[in-house]
Amino acid sequence: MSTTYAGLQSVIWNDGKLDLLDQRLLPEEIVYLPLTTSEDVWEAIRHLKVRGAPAIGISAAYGVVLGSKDEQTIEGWLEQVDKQAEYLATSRPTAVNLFWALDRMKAAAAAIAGKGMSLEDSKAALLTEAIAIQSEDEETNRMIGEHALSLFKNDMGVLTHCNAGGLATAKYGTALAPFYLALERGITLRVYADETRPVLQGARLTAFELQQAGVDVTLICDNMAGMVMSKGWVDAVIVGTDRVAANGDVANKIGTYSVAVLAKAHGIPFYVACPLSTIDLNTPTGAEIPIEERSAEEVTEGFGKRTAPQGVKVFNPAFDVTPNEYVTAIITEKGIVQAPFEENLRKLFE
Ligand SMILES: CSC[C@@H](O)[C@@H](O)C(=O)COP(=O)(O)O
Repeated sequence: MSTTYAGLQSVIWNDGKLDLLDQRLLPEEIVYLPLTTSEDVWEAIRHLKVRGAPAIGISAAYGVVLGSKDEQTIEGWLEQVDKQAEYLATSRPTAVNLFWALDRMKAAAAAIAGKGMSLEDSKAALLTEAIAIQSEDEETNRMIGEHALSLFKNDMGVLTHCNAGGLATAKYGTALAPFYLALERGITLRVYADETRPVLQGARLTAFELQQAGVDVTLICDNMAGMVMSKGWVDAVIVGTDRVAANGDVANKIGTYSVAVLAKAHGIPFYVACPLSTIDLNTPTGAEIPIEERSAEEVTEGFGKRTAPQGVKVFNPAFDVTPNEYVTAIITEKGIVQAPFEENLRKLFE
């Protein structure tokens, strides 16, 4: 596909180090952090310097490369790859892409070690695997965008929550991919971006990357979504996800469930866009998806200004689960899946 997409790349492998766009500083500052250890990568994932399910997985894959690069024997290297993968898996719990990428790196290392290659060649082959995870994500997202765009028509209003854009992935994003393709094809879509409390991925990242690209985007506070829908301005909702359970329940950024309920109340389709690597057939329902809880400070003094009384009790889950009955369709690189989800999601992996 010829593409004019020119968004910032969030993860760049650069000659033995990982240059990571610090997403906490956006949109005001564009700073790439040079990461050289798996500890750096762990810390970057935990503290949201890199975030978004696919970008977390890609970064962790490079983290395994960094964490095992100094081993001096094949046996030691293989052991270290497993150790580093286990360690990086503790950085965040909800996005299954993290565990998917780490499992893929472990399997790749085991296969490489079985080939009897030199240590240096083995390390290079593992790096190639991490690079493949990143470049496949780019192609996957382009295909997700194509499928998603088939659901949209010129002049439609589409609401999104959090950031499932180029910044959250290798390129294009999942939920935002159709907006970039629409732009290239002269299709006008009006995007409403929820600001996404408490860390404002919608305001800081989605509004930023869509505006940079020239997409018609309007920023709204989360609590305005119902009003905007009631005015008839929203024809569809599209969001990304951190994990889809086998029954089609979907975990995504906190607030997604409320948007889904509002969409249903207004008769608006609610679409979820994700790669197959986000679908976790080993998790039967949304009730088994581990939901990360983050620090109270994100709510009480986000961005350095105290906005709540000292000592107040705070509940700060980073994600919620939208039950499958609210999901109109799940859009993947292999096509669009509708209910019955249990059966149809399985078919994607056949
Ligand atoms: C393509 S990204 C999909 C999801 O990871 C995204 O919607 C999301 O909820 C990100 O949460 P974050 O806490 O910013 O990592």
